[in-house]
Amino acid sequence: MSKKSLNFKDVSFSYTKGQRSDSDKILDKLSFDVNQGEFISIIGPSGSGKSTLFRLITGLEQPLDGDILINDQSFPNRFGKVGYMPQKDLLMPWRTILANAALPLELRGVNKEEAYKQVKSLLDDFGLKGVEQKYPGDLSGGMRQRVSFLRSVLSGSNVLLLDEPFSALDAITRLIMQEWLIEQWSRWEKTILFITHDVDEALFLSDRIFVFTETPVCQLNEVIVPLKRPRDIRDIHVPEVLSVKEQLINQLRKQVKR
Ligand SMILES: Nc1ncnc2c1ncn2[C@@H]1O[C@H](COP(=O)(O)OP(=O)(O)OP(=O)(O)O)[C@@H](O)[C@H]1O
Repeated sequence: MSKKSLNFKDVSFSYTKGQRSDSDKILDKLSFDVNQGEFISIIGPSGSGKSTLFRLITGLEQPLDGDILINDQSFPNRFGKVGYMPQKDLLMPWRTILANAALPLELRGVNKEEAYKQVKSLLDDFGLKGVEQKYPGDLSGGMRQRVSFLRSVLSGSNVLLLDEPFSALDAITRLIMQEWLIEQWSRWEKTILFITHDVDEALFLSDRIFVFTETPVCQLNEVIVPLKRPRDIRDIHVPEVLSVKEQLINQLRKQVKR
């Protein structure tokens, strides 16, 4: 049996504490699991609970009921147990790229000299060689997202949560970043959960796609992407994938109409 990186067991959640009604629930007894090394995309309409799912995994929110396991372990406090990359890069404009990238290591108690040494050894792999003394404002959107991804890798976790990381990028940079991300994912052997609104992006990147089709979410509709790896962006136009794409769009349409 393959190892699980993430496991939700009957998880319920509502932002309304105290007097609750079932209609406030965002998740209702949701169960699913993610295998070690999988690439999962999550799609669903705005407000369906995708970011809430990430807030629960990172420990920013606690479930009302149920259990969340990371690498088969349940933690009273999940802070720092997974890497997180937000939509906006959140780089500090006054810190150099080196100092920004080293932040998660310093937060974990690694001394500055050692943290800088570790970051420097990775700059080449992340396509950041030569920019370490620059500031975020000097870099393109794609480069800033590479720094942000490096930061999430340096969290030390095998589980990375990426919340629409490429949504602000132009189409060409986005494509380059998608190919780059796949390369990094296989090189570092991470488990990735990736929120996106873009069906083509989800099909190109993922092993499985979770579709949020109802609120509260009580089960995830799951689609397996019928493509082997390595992939080429043109592969998403083969008939098997186009039929999965139509299925996905129909599911999303139904939800938006409700
Ligand atoms: N901190 C909060 N307090 C109260 N309600 C919240 C909070 N954050 C989100 N919500 C509500 O929870 C529901 C799910 O929101 P969430 O942000 O998880 O959706 P989403 O699928 O990530 O949306 P989007 O695609 O627009 O980012 C929405 O109705 C939202 O208004």
